[in-house]
Amino acid sequence: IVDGWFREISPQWPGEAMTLKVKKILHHEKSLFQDVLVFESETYGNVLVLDGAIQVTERDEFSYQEMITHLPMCSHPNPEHVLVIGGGDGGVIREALKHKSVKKVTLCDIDEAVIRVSKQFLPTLSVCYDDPRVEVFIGDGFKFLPEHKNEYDVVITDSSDPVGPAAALFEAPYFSLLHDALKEGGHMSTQGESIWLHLPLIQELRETTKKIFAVAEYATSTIPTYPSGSMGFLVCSKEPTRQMDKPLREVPNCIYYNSEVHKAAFVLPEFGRAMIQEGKNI
Ligand SMILES: NCCCCCc1nc2ccccc2[nH]1
Repeated sequence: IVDGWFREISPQWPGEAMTLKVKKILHHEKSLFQDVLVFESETYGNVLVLDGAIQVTERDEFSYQEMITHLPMCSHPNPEHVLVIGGGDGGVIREALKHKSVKKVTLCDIDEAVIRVSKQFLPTLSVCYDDPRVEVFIGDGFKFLPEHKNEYDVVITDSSDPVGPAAALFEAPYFSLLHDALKEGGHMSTQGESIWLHLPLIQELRETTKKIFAVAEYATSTIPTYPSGSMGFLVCSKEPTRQMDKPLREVPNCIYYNSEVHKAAFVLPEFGRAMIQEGKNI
């Protein structure tokens, strides 16, 4: 933090950096896995930063949490058991519980510090941890998944970036484990980075997931405080007839997501479509 501004400088997005004006540093620690920083910003509420990368801000988190959750959930006819890998802030849990069919949400995050800090400084995200339908495991999704085969209707991988603790969550072995943890007709979504910054990675992710799932599509959303202002998601299904851009129902009490936004999210600008949907190298 320099002269009162936090700058999100990273080799993942060279030559550019989101900056947020800092009102007050609320917490800073080194957990077992990463550097954990929370600060109160002037205009985006409280901000959670892991290893120098912005993970959530109170002002715009709803965009990301609603899209990563409702894109797979609204593609599934009757999601009852939901698994969240990562997402220790709790935002995905809050969104998943908006679906009346949900009986149980399990969260598995490797770092207890993220959950602890979110409960303390991000009350609007961690609001549902006390819900009786929610259970929490602290541990590596890689170990958790093989012990829970054929258990979930929806799995949401709310990971940080593919450097550090979350790197393995962007590779083929993980997606195979995830596939086997899903019940028949299961759906999943992942934090899929931005077409402005990670297009080769996204093309590879889609190639990989297309080999493992019957349907694998990439969708986008806008979110001011993530690099490039956009964030994408791989949304996959075991159901071969599923048209991912045809939501099966509405979700009440959303601020970003609705059925039209759901359909539009899968429409990509030409440079993204050509590379991701046709595998072209443009
Ligand atoms: N550079 C984009 C980062 C996207 C991060 C998404 C995200 N936000 C999170 C909050 C807590 C735990 C895991 C998380 N994953």
